[in-house]
Amino acid sequence: MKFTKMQGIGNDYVYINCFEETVKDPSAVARFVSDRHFGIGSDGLILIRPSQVADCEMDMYNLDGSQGAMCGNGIRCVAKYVFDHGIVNKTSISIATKSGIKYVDLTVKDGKASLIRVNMGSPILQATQIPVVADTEQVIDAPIQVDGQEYHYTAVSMGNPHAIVYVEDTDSLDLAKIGPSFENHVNFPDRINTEFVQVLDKHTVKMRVWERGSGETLACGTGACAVAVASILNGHVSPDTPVTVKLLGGDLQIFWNRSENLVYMTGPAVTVFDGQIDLSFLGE
Ligand SMILES: N[C@@H](CCC[C@H](N)C(=O)O)C(=O)O
Repeated sequence: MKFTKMQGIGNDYVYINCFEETVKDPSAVARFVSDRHFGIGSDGLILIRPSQVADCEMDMYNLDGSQGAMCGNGIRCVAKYVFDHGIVNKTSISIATKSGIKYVDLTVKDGKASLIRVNMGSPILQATQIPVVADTEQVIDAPIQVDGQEYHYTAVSMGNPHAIVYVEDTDSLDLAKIGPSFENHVNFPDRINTEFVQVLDKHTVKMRVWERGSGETLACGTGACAVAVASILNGHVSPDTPVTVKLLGGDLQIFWNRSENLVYMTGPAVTVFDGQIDLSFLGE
């Protein structure tokens, strides 16, 4: 099976062009290819499929084989893939996802897509829709007990669920310990992605993420959008200008247009290498 490894600020996935290839069991393929020792090495698997309703479809799977409804870093790479491979010959592209159709604009350099802006849609703040268990309609700066310690979190869905926790210093966190405790907390019936955020100034925040189904990754695009929304709701950053979100793998620019109630994410997408792998032992 042919594949392409791509990354968006270090959040790396194995991409399979399902205009040409067929994947029978994406969860099993995701678990195998993601393994950094026995597989290709990635945070998960993304299938690029034909779509009846958009220019193409993104179907994403985490490292543990679970399906994600949206992937911010992944969707920039999907847009780059379909443009660079001549599958879609325009710089404004629509991509169907499990959380609806997203619209993407590309900047082209030397014939290849480079900087990519995605209309990520409207943030979801209703606790029942995220979903989080809460006795209020929205969860903004609410207390939560995790591993016997009290934290405060804000809950936002960008098509997938995020808990945003503000901390003094992201560098000193033991994410491998607290990440799984947030992910599997009883308040989060579908598990959750958790962003730990340090506010740097009125326009800039720094974050580390523990992703549902993949563990700590170098970046999360939907997470960065959720962090920008939460940071505005909590009064940490200016609501009128884009927020620079600094992640371990690089920066994303996020703008929540409050009059449209739409979140825009701008960042790069990079092809790492193409390859071919024998997955016949998985029945593929
Ligand atoms: N890394 C992604 C999000 C991937 C899905 C997430 N782990 C989930 O299960 O919701 C991004 O860039 O948004």
